[in-house]
Amino acid sequence: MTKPIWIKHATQLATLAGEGKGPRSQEAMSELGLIEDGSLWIENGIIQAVGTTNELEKRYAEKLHTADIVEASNHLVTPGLVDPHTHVVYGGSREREFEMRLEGATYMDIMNAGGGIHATARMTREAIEEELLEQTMSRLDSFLAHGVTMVESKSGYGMNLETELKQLRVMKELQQKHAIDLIPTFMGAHAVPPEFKGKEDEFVDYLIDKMLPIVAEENLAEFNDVFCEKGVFTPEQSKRILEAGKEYGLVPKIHADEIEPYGGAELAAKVGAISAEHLLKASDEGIHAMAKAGTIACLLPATALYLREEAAAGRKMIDAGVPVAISTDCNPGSSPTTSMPLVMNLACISMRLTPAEALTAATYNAACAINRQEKVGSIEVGKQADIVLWDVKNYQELQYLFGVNHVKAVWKKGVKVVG
Ligand SMILES: N=CN[C@@H](CCC(=O)O)C(=O)O
Ligand SMILES: [Zn+2]
Repeated sequence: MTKPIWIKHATQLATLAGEGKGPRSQEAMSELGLIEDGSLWIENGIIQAVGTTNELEKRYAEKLHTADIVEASNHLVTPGLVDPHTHVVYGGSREREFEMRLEGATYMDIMNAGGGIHATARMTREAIEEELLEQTMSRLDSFLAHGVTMVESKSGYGMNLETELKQLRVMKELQQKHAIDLIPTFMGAHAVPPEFKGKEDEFVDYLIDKMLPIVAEENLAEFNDVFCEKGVFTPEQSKRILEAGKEYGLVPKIHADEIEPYGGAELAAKVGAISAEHLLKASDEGIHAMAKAGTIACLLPATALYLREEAAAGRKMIDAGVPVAISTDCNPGSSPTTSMPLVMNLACISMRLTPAEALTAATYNAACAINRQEKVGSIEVGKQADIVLWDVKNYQELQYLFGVNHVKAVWKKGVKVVG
């Protein structure tokens, strides 16, 4: 039996507690459930009580001496950050492409010449499971150090059965080996592999007939994602793949309208995707369709910055009623970062989210984008004790002092893993 943990005198405790079970939109994204001089009690990895220090002191008067006490004055306490969109399991590295883009090549130029996703696919096909495991472990350590306690993870650097399964099995193993919760997504439709060049529809058939059934049978993924983009998968092909995944219980997600407007946001609403990702070039019709369907916009401002593109219209989407989540998009090409705090800063600076909206987008709404809002994303009684102690006094300061890691300590399921 581990000792209870009592975090007390937090200058500000942002609980993110709120009404309802779905993602938050519009004004609800600004309601952080703030408690001044806040306090929480953790036992057996679960949050048992939340309130002011005074309230919890009285309530636990008889047990206070049994607890590990964390003095949080002059600090902010929040739920663990959730990253709902990553490609964190991969082999190799692509720093040369960074230089090529600075010299003028575009993301699609590089990919069409056999680099980009194809380059990582070659290196991931070659890597043995142990290498992938080890490299991903160190990325997950870095996520944890930045206050991230749950990470969605996509396959998609195999685009053949063997390597897709290898990536997904590595994710499964990491769930046992690393403190971070990893939520797996199948993304066999990340690009058309060279062996199917010119035979795109045959690749879609192969994915549907040969890959999906095994991924489902081995219970290796919860979501099914597609790169719906001009020159990659058309909306029609994407729809086929996502509808087929639904037959196996895989929830659709879509990389939509990243490089060009292509009807991806509209498709996300139509197929009942839980989220649409990127959306830099989403149309007004697409944004309204998403608002109507309740599709979460998972926005990736670090990717836009890294590709030197204008960020998605986050402000406009929130005003239109779309629930917004944010993510690092951690991948070796367009966003090699694990810093969700930086992504929150960028959400404010380049997408004009308010600091409160950015925090909601990185916690509660991010949890909704991977169906985990009943477990994490807010500090409420009965939820998993994934908690971050920040060396700032309030949530505004967290966004204001940008590009710096303010994490002082992190608890994962009630166990201190950082600090
Ligand atoms: N845009 C498509 N897929 C990834 C990038 C993958 C890569 O470049 O390796 C993304 O979400 O940014
Ligand atoms: Zn992605």
